[in-house]
Amino acid sequence: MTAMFQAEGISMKLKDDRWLFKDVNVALNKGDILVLRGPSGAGKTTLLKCLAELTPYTSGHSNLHGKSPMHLGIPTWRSRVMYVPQRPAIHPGTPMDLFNMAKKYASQKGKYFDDPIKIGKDWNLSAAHFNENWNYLSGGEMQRAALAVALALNPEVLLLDEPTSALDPESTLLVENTLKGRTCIWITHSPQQEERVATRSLVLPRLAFNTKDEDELDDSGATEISISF
Ligand SMILES: Nc1ncnc2c1ncn2[C@@H]1O[C@H](COP(=O)(O)OP(=O)(O)OP(=O)(O)O)[C@@H](O)[C@H]1O
Repeated sequence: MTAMFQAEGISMKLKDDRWLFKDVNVALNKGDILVLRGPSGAGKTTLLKCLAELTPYTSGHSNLHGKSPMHLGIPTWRSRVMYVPQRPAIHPGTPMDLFNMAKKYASQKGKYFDDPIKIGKDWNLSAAHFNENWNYLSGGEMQRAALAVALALNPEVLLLDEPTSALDPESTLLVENTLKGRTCIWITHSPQQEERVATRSLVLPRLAFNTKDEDELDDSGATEISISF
């Protein structure tokens, strides 16, 4: 069976010629949650940005349902394979303004959108939070509101950068429950979270700071671990 989302040989060389990561392969079927972990500075955030076509990379290619980013067009690719940052960028206005603007610019005609307020209700957020200016929200409220906006835009693949890092344990479990069943690559530093949500795991080693000659490193770069339930 062909995977819904595939990335092969994704590699990023830094300006000083060291590899940040090399030959990363990812394949996701619908409903897969691939947990991405690895030491700080290994390039996890950068890898997600490469997969979303937000950052240029040195080599490799990816496809969604067999179609490349070039074929779909970069704006469409980014709305279908969506990167969700750990902290929302400083947006003007409210979370609903962001949602309405993203909806307006969505390049796919006839796309179905969910209601971010409905998603937020499951996470102890009220409609008022979505109509409040971003800078009046707490870190945890901001993180949940931004994630609810992303989910409501219905991307096929979510690239989640530590999506619960600002949340208390109760909110973390609520968010995890909503995300189960979505197709995601999910960065976390928490082994407990990985155990709760991962259908698969990928470890990104820290190549760029390795003192060994790069040829001595395991050629496969990242290591995939399969977890069966
Ligand atoms: N285009 C680039 N040019 C030079 N350096 C870069 C580039 N992109 C990323 N880096 C560097 O690569 C390193 C990896 O950063 P990244 O944020 O991806 O790591 P991470 O694994 O997500 O770390 P953390 O777990 O701390 O969030 C950083 O030192 C960053 O500055």
